[in-house]
Amino acid sequence: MIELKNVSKTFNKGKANEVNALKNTSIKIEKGEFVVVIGENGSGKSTFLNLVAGNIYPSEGNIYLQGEDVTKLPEFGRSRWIARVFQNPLSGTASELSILTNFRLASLRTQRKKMVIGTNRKFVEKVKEQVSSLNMGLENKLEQSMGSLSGGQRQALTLLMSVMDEAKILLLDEPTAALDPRSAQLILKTADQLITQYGLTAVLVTHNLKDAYTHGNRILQFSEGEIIRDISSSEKEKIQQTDLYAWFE
Ligand SMILES: Nc1ncnc2c1ncn2[C@@H]1O[C@H](COP(=O)(O)OP(=O)(O)OP(=O)(O)O)[C@@H](O)[C@H]1O
Repeated sequence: MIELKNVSKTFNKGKANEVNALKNTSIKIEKGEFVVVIGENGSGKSTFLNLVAGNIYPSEGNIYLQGEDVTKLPEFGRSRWIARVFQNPLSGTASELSILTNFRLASLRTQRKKMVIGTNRKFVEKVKEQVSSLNMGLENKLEQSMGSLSGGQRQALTLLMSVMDEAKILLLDEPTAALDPRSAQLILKTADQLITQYGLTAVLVTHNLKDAYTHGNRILQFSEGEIIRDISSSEKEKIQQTDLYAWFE
Protein backbone atom coordinates (compact mmCIF):
# COMPACT_ATOMS: atom_id res chain seq x y z
CA MET A 1 0.00 0.00 0.00
CA ILE A 2 1.20 3.49 -0.90
CA GLU A 3 -0.32 6.62 0.55
CA LEU A 4 0.52 10.30 0.12
CA LYS A 5 -1.18 12.82 2.37
CA ASN A 6 -1.04 16.46 1.28
CA VAL A 7 2.38 16.02 -0.30
CA SER A 8 4.08 18.92 -2.05
CA LYS A 9 7.52 19.11 -3.57
CA THR A 10 9.15 22.39 -4.44
CA PHE A 11 12.56 22.53 -6.07
CA ASN A 12 14.80 25.60 -5.72
CA LYS A 13 12.46 27.24 -3.22
CA GLY A 14 12.69 31.00 -3.07
CA LYS A 15 14.87 31.18 -6.19
CA ALA A 16 14.01 32.49 -9.62
CA ASN A 17 13.89 28.89 -10.91
CA GLU A 18 11.49 27.64 -8.21
CA VAL A 19 9.35 24.72 -9.45
CA ASN A 20 6.29 23.28 -7.74
CA ALA A 21 6.78 19.76 -9.08
CA LEU A 22 4.01 18.24 -6.92
CA LYS A 23 1.21 20.28 -5.40
CA ASN A 24 -0.68 19.22 -2.26
CA THR A 25 -1.29 15.71 -3.51
CA SER A 26 -3.22 13.05 -1.60
CA ILE A 27 -3.59 9.56 -3.02
CA LYS A 28 -3.96 6.02 -1.73
CA ILE A 29 -2.92 2.99 -3.78
CA GLU A 30 -4.13 -0.26 -2.25
CA LYS A 31 -2.35 -3.61 -2.13
CA GLY A 32 -2.69 -5.42 -5.44
CA GLU A 33 -3.53 -2.29 -7.42
CA PHE A 34 -1.57 -1.73 -10.63
CA VAL A 35 -1.61 1.99 -11.33
CA VAL A 36 -0.47 3.48 -14.61
CA VAL A 37 0.76 7.08 -14.44
CA ILE A 38 0.59 9.25 -17.54
CA GLY A 39 1.10 12.97 -18.16
CA GLU A 40 3.01 15.41 -20.30
CA ASN A 41 6.75 16.04 -19.88
CA GLY A 42 7.48 17.82 -16.62
CA SER A 43 4.05 17.07 -15.12
CA GLY A 44 5.50 15.47 -11.97
CA LYS A 45 5.45 11.71 -12.71
CA SER A 46 9.09 11.04 -11.81
CA THR A 47 8.85 13.35 -8.82
CA PHE A 48 5.96 11.21 -7.59
CA LEU A 49 7.97 7.98 -8.02
CA ASN A 50 11.08 9.53 -6.46
CA LEU A 51 9.08 10.65 -3.43
CA VAL A 52 7.66 7.14 -2.98
CA ALA A 53 11.10 5.56 -3.40
CA GLY A 54 12.78 8.04 -1.04
CA ASN A 55 15.23 9.53 -3.56
CA ILE A 56 13.81 12.89 -2.57
CA TYR A 57 11.82 14.08 0.43
CA PRO A 58 8.59 16.06 0.36
CA SER A 59 8.61 19.78 1.12
CA GLU A 60 5.30 19.21 2.89
CA GLY A 61 3.05 16.30 3.75
CA ASN A 62 3.51 12.64 4.65
CA ILE A 63 4.19 9.39 2.83
CA TYR A 64 3.11 5.95 4.06
CA LEU A 65 4.16 2.53 2.80
CA GLN A 66 2.34 -0.55 4.05
CA GLY A 67 0.68 1.77 6.60
CA GLU A 68 4.01 2.98 8.06
CA ASP A 69 5.02 6.62 7.97
CA VAL A 70 8.22 6.64 5.89
CA THR A 71 8.33 10.38 5.18
CA LYS A 72 11.81 10.74 6.68
CA LEU A 73 13.08 7.27 5.84
CA PRO A 74 15.90 7.30 3.25
CA GLU A 75 15.83 5.21 0.08
CA PHE A 76 17.88 2.32 1.52
CA GLY A 77 15.50 2.10 4.47
CA ARG A 78 12.59 1.60 2.05
CA SER A 79 14.32 -1.03 -0.08
CA ARG A 80 12.75 -3.90 1.84
CA TRP A 81 9.37 -2.81 0.52
CA ILE A 82 10.30 -1.31 -2.83
CA ALA A 83 11.60 -2.76 -6.07
CA ARG A 84 12.29 -0.30 -8.88
CA VAL A 85 12.97 -0.91 -12.54
CA PHE A 86 14.34 1.91 -14.68
CA GLN A 87 14.26 2.74 -18.37
CA ASN A 88 17.79 1.58 -19.10
CA PRO A 89 18.10 -2.23 -19.26
CA LEU A 90 21.79 -1.81 -18.37
CA SER A 91 21.08 -0.24 -15.01
CA GLY A 92 20.50 -2.53 -12.07
CA THR A 93 22.59 -5.47 -13.27
CA ALA A 94 26.29 -6.16 -13.84
CA SER A 95 27.06 -7.06 -17.49
CA GLU A 96 30.22 -9.05 -16.90
CA LEU A 97 28.71 -11.26 -14.20
CA SER A 98 26.54 -14.30 -14.79
CA ILE A 99 22.75 -14.31 -14.50
CA LEU A 100 23.05 -16.39 -11.34
CA THR A 101 25.61 -14.08 -9.71
CA ASN A 102 23.39 -11.13 -10.49
CA PHE A 103 20.50 -12.87 -8.72
CA ARG A 104 22.80 -13.56 -5.75
CA LEU A 105 23.93 -9.94 -5.58
CA ALA A 106 20.36 -8.71 -5.84
CA SER A 107 19.29 -10.86 -2.93
CA LEU A 108 22.32 -9.81 -0.84
CA ARG A 109 21.91 -6.14 -1.66
CA THR A 110 18.36 -6.04 -0.43
CA GLN A 111 19.21 -8.35 2.47
CA ARG A 112 15.85 -9.93 1.92
CA LYS A 113 17.30 -13.40 2.32
CA LYS A 114 20.35 -14.64 4.14
CA MET A 115 22.00 -16.00 1.01
CA VAL A 116 25.65 -16.89 0.94
CA ILE A 117 27.88 -16.23 -2.04
CA GLY A 118 28.95 -19.55 -3.51
CA THR A 119 27.00 -22.60 -4.48
CA ASN A 120 23.74 -22.89 -2.69
CA ARG A 121 21.67 -25.53 -4.38
CA LYS A 122 18.38 -24.35 -2.93
CA PHE A 123 19.01 -20.84 -4.18
CA VAL A 124 19.98 -22.06 -7.65
CA GLU A 125 16.84 -24.17 -7.84
CA LYS A 126 14.69 -21.24 -6.79
CA VAL A 127 16.27 -18.97 -9.40
CA LYS A 128 15.90 -21.66 -12.08
CA GLU A 129 12.24 -22.14 -11.28
CA GLN A 130 11.54 -18.41 -11.33
CA VAL A 131 13.52 -17.79 -14.51
CA SER A 132 11.73 -20.64 -16.27
CA SER A 133 8.41 -18.90 -15.53
CA LEU A 134 9.50 -16.18 -17.99
CA ASN A 135 9.36 -18.78 -20.78
CA MET A 136 12.50 -17.40 -22.38
CA GLY A 137 14.61 -20.55 -22.02
CA LEU A 138 17.09 -18.71 -19.83
CA GLU A 139 16.87 -21.19 -16.96
CA ASN A 140 19.52 -23.34 -18.67
CA LYS A 141 21.83 -20.38 -19.22
CA LEU A 142 22.27 -19.18 -15.67
CA GLU A 143 26.07 -19.17 -16.02
CA GLN A 144 25.89 -16.92 -19.10
CA SER A 145 26.90 -13.29 -18.57
CA MET A 146 24.14 -10.68 -18.33
CA GLY A 147 25.95 -8.65 -21.00
CA SER A 148 25.39 -11.37 -23.59
CA LEU A 149 21.59 -11.07 -23.34
CA SER A 150 19.27 -8.85 -25.35
CA GLY A 151 17.87 -5.69 -23.74
CA GLY A 152 14.46 -7.35 -23.42
CA GLN A 153 15.81 -10.50 -21.78
CA ARG A 154 17.88 -8.42 -19.43
CA GLN A 155 15.00 -6.18 -18.45
CA ALA A 156 12.78 -9.22 -17.81
CA LEU A 157 15.43 -10.69 -15.50
CA THR A 158 15.91 -7.33 -13.75
CA LEU A 159 12.18 -7.24 -13.15
CA LEU A 160 12.16 -10.77 -11.77
CA MET A 161 15.22 -10.14 -9.59
CA SER A 162 13.66 -7.08 -8.12
CA VAL A 163 10.46 -8.77 -6.95
CA MET A 164 11.62 -12.29 -6.12
CA ASP A 165 11.86 -11.91 -2.39
CA GLU A 166 9.95 -9.65 -0.08
CA ALA A 167 9.28 -6.53 -2.11
CA LYS A 168 5.69 -5.41 -1.81
CA ILE A 169 5.79 -2.39 -4.08
CA LEU A 170 6.99 -2.34 -7.66
CA LEU A 171 7.88 0.98 -9.30
CA LEU A 172 8.28 0.79 -13.07
CA ASP A 173 9.86 3.95 -14.44
CA GLU A 174 9.31 3.80 -18.22
CA PRO A 175 10.79 0.26 -18.25
CA THR A 176 10.10 -0.28 -21.94
CA ALA A 177 11.17 3.09 -23.37
CA ALA A 178 14.52 1.70 -24.61
CA LEU A 179 13.10 -1.54 -26.01
CA ASP A 180 11.74 -2.63 -29.38
CA PRO A 181 7.93 -3.17 -29.47
CA ARG A 182 8.13 -6.94 -29.09
CA SER A 183 10.50 -6.83 -26.11
CA ALA A 184 8.41 -4.03 -24.60
CA GLN A 185 5.30 -6.21 -24.75
CA LEU A 186 7.18 -9.09 -23.22
CA ILE A 187 8.30 -6.94 -20.29
CA LEU A 188 4.82 -5.63 -19.61
CA LYS A 189 3.40 -9.14 -19.85
CA THR A 190 6.05 -10.27 -17.37
CA ALA A 191 5.18 -7.35 -15.10
CA ASP A 192 1.45 -8.26 -15.24
CA GLN A 193 2.32 -11.84 -14.35
CA LEU A 194 4.65 -10.96 -11.46
CA ILE A 195 2.30 -8.34 -10.01
CA THR A 196 -0.47 -10.96 -9.86
CA GLN A 197 1.80 -13.77 -8.70
CA TYR A 198 3.34 -11.75 -5.84
CA GLY A 199 0.25 -9.64 -5.04
CA LEU A 200 2.29 -6.46 -5.52
CA THR A 201 1.21 -2.85 -5.41
CA ALA A 202 2.57 -1.47 -8.67
CA VAL A 203 3.06 1.89 -10.36
CA LEU A 204 4.03 2.14 -14.02
CA VAL A 205 5.06 5.47 -15.51
CA THR A 206 4.68 5.50 -19.28
CA HIS A 207 4.29 7.82 -22.25
CA ASN A 208 2.74 4.99 -24.23
CA LEU A 209 -1.03 5.44 -24.05
CA LYS A 210 -1.74 2.07 -25.63
CA ASP A 211 0.18 0.44 -22.78
CA ALA A 212 -1.62 2.63 -20.26
CA TYR A 213 -4.92 1.40 -21.68
CA THR A 214 -3.92 -2.26 -21.93
CA HIS A 215 -2.12 -2.71 -18.60
CA GLY A 216 -2.95 -1.98 -14.99
CA ASN A 217 -6.28 -1.43 -13.31
CA ARG A 218 -6.19 2.29 -12.54
CA ILE A 219 -4.93 5.34 -14.43
CA LEU A 220 -3.59 8.57 -12.93
CA GLN A 221 -3.02 11.54 -15.20
CA PHE A 222 -0.62 14.19 -13.96
CA SER A 223 -0.51 17.75 -15.21
CA GLU A 224 1.54 20.64 -13.82
CA GLY A 225 2.21 18.86 -10.53
CA GLU A 226 -1.35 17.70 -9.91
CA ILE A 227 -3.36 14.55 -10.44
CA ILE A 228 -6.04 15.75 -12.82
CA ARG A 229 -7.59 12.33 -13.54
CA ASP A 230 -7.96 9.24 -11.39
CA ILE A 231 -9.66 6.48 -13.37
CA SER A 232 -10.69 3.48 -11.26
CA SER A 233 -10.75 -0.05 -12.57
CA SER A 234 -14.54 0.00 -13.12
CA GLU A 235 -14.30 3.36 -14.94
CA LYS A 236 -11.40 2.06 -16.98
CA GLU A 237 -13.55 -0.75 -18.31
CA LYS A 238 -15.92 1.81 -19.82
CA ILE A 239 -13.38 3.93 -21.68
CA GLN A 240 -11.76 3.45 -25.08
CA GLN A 241 -8.12 3.78 -25.96
CA THR A 242 -8.91 6.89 -28.01
CA ASP A 243 -10.25 8.61 -24.89
CA LEU A 244 -6.73 8.67 -23.47
CA TYR A 245 -5.45 10.57 -26.52
CA ALA A 246 -8.23 13.13 -26.10
CA TRP A 247 -7.04 13.83 -22.53
CA PHE A 248 -3.87 15.33 -23.97
CA GLU A 249 -5.54 17.73 -26.39
N1 LIG B 1 16.04 17.75 -9.06
C1 LIG B 1 15.33 18.71 -9.61
N2 LIG B 1 15.69 20.00 -9.48
C2 LIG B 1 14.97 20.99 -10.04
N3 LIG B 1 13.82 20.80 -10.72
C3 LIG B 1 13.41 19.53 -10.88
C4 LIG B 1 14.13 18.43 -10.34
N4 LIG B 1 13.47 17.28 -10.67
C5 LIG B 1 12.39 17.66 -11.38
N5 LIG B 1 12.34 19.01 -11.50
C6 LIG B 1 11.31 19.78 -12.21
O1 LIG B 1 10.04 19.37 -11.67
C7 LIG B 1 9.06 19.32 -12.70
C8 LIG B 1 8.48 17.90 -12.75
O2 LIG B 1 9.50 17.03 -13.24
P1 LIG B 1 9.32 15.46 -13.37
O3 LIG B 1 10.65 14.91 -13.71
O4 LIG B 1 8.65 14.94 -12.16
O5 LIG B 1 8.34 15.37 -14.60
P2 LIG B 1 7.89 14.07 -15.47
O6 LIG B 1 6.41 14.12 -15.54
O7 LIG B 1 8.51 12.86 -14.91
O8 LIG B 1 8.52 14.44 -16.88
P3 LIG B 1 9.06 13.48 -18.07
O9 LIG B 1 7.85 12.89 -18.72
O10 LIG B 1 9.73 14.46 -18.96
O11 LIG B 1 10.00 12.47 -17.48
C9 LIG B 1 9.76 19.73 -13.99
O12 LIG B 1 9.53 21.09 -14.18
C10 LIG B 1 11.22 19.48 -13.69
O13 LIG B 1 12.06 20.34 -14.42
